Amino acid sequence: MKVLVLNCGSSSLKYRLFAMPEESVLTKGVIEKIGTEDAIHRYGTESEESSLTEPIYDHREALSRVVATLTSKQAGVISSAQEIGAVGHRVVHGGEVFSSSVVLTAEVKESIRAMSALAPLHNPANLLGIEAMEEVLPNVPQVAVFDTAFHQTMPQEHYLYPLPFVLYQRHKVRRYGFHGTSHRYCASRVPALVKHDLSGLKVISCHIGNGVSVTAIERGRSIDTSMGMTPLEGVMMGTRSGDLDPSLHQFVMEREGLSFDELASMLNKHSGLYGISGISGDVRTILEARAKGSIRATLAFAMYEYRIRKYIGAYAAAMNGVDVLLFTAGVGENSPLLRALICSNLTYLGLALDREANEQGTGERIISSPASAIKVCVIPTAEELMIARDAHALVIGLQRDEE
Ligand SMILES: Nc1ncnc2c1ncn2[C@@H]1O[C@H](COP(=O)(O)OP(=O)(O)O)[C@@H](O)[C@H]1O
Ligand SMILES: CC(=O)OP(=O)(O)O
Ligand SMILES: [Mg+2]
Repeated sequence: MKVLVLNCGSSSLKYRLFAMPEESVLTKGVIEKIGTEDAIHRYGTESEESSLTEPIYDHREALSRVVATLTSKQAGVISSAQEIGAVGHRVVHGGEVFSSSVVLTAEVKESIRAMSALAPLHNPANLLGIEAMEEVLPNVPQVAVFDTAFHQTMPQEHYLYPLPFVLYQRHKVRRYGFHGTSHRYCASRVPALVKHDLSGLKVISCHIGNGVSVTAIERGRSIDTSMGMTPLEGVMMGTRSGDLDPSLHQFVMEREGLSFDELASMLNKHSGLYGISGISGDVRTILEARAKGSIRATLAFAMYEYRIRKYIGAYAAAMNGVDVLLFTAGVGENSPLLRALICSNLTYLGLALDREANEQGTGERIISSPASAIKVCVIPTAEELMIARDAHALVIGLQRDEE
């Protein structure tokens, strides 16, 4: 079965077509700057990529381009859209309603819509992708895979905020956590790498991409994670602030004459590495500026490292120990410098890094020395593969039920 996986952001659309159950990637692509005259569509395989700049005004149009590309004579990998057996969507906020992936129905869509207020940057875009796909491929079953689902195992004393309890009862104000599909995938790779069952392991998983989250995983289950009710809480990120004193909001709004929407936009889009450096939220750009001696880029990166390391310490305390520390996503996989800085300050835990493995290795690997009390791993994330697996399994289940 061919499974199309979509990750719809507010202005971008990433996709990947898998052959399942073989798990081979037939093609992948990304459309950026949706809603403009010069949207960019890059697609192809690891070895061969094409790029096209053209006006694409909305997600529905972007998705028909995706289907047209998949079925086109030149670049096409399938002869017709009928070959797609399932579509899997990354949906960021599933609230308390979803603790695993589900086949999309009108009711599921209504729940995703209801959660939009809690993930305003993500859920509305995810819904656009779902509805556009319903139009483009009307008879193909679609599956939603939630970022929040993996964290539904957190105990109440970890997910509640110390606020009046009625806020939870009335409005479900609580911590949910995100990047669950990535943390779940990476945790699933640990046993093969460290030759030990997850049931006896305390794992700290650091997903460090544009968004950043750290998760404490005990016996394979998330017991705490740094993001909260929304993906703004926790460590410092590319453009998001992470943890703050809640009293600062009113103070800044009054002094700067900001509306609440303007403040929210500042905290989500103009803070983090970007806010401190004044240069960029992209770690590659920050590292280049730091190498050239930029004081603010150096400060931004030092804060970024420090705030991630504090959460690692907190989760070692939360689990009364840690056996495996893993790094994943764009920065976690590709910045030996960040990993080395974090690990050089965790020696009190008995952690010892293997410098060469950290700097020169590639792919899934252990980067701690054999003597280290904690295994440190790099695990390239595969959120799209997890979505394809869930979509495939659920749709096979549907077909069995119909027989
Ligand atoms: N070689 C590298 N060294 C350091 N950072 C990198 C490298 N490659 C990518 N990154 C960083 O990874 C981040 C993007 O991570 P990614 O997981 O792709 O994010 P998202 O999926 O949220 O868009 C960017 O900050 C980018 O600069
Ligand atoms: C939930 C979240 O922060 O996702 P991303 O890192 O893709 O922005
Ligand atoms: Mg990501």
